[in-house]
Amino acid sequence: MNGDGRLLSGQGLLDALNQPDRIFRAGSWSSDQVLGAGYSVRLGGDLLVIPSTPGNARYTAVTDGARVSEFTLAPGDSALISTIERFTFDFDVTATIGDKFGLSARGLLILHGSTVHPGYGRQYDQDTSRWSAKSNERLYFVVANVGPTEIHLREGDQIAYLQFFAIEPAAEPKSVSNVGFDYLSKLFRADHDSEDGGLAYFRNVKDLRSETETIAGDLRAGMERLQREFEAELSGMRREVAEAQTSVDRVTNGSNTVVVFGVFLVGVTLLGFVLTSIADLVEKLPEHLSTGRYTLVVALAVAYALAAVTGVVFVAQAARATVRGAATNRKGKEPGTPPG
Ligand SMILES: O=c1ccn([C@H]2C[C@H](O)[C@@H](COP(=O)(O)OP(=O)(O)OP(=O)(O)O)O2)c(=O)[nH]1
Repeated sequence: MNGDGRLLSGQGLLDALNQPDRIFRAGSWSSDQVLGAGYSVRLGGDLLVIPSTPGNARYTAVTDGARVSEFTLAPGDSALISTIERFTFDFDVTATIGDKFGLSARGLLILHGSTVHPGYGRQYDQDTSRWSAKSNERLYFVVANVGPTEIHLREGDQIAYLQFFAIEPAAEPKSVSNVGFDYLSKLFRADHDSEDGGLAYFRNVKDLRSETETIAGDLRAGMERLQREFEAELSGMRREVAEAQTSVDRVTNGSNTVVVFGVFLVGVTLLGFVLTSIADLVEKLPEHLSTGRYTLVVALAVAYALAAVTGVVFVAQAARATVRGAATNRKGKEPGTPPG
């Protein structure tokens, strides 16, 4: 292979993959994962840090040798994942790392670096002064469910796409470190039994959302309670106003009746007094009073009596109308009675 920066593809890629410890440790890769000019690395069942239960911010580390064949990420959950493939890159090969859109389309955000460096998965032996393959060097990714629904991930799922390039090796090979599973386990706080693991931003957004929903629910319940109390208060006030109005009407009617009765009494008394006076006057009239004058006096008395009786009748009718009007008003003001 000449190191001209050529993208490995087709038979050249298969040949490179098939060379023992040139790219992957033997037995850790599958030719089924070769697609176009690249290779899809798969989700491993160990070296993971995943939520203890979906939606929970407690994280569990699945160490080398343990195995989890599938797990679920609730919206807002994150995880550290590793590949099934074990890496041991020769110094004349490198690879670029790309996302799998199928995962992105499910709402899975993959945080990854850009490159697998030449010599990744190789170690220098001081005693023999030779480079040898590490037994279990994986690629690690940080993933977060930023979608609206749960995402189920299974061992063997394709998680990233690598494209390999044949390159000129560096004059002096260097060992390539990885931040490592232990460091990332600490980052995810899998070593703490506390509910503050995972990627803080997504956890905070998730917590914020659930807090906001709780507060919004409390506010809604509070508003509904206030509205109910306000309506109860309002109808109580309406009832009290109606009762007060009824009392006022009753007092007004009572006083009206008393006034009308008083006027009636005064009228009747006056009428009696005037009639008695007229009768006395008639008795005292001289006998020789002319028939014409006598008739005039009687006519005046009769006219006065008629006018007085008519007045009393008018007053009585006015009193009746007042009492009826008050009763109608009272009915109209009772709560629940439609206006007009
Ligand atoms: O998403 C990635 C990207 C890279 N690697 C591996 C392969 C790579 O060769 C090595 C170092 O990658 P990178 O140089 O991107 O990481 P770094 O933390 O910047 O390394 P350093 O600080 O040693 O330069 O880690 C991963 O495991 N995951």
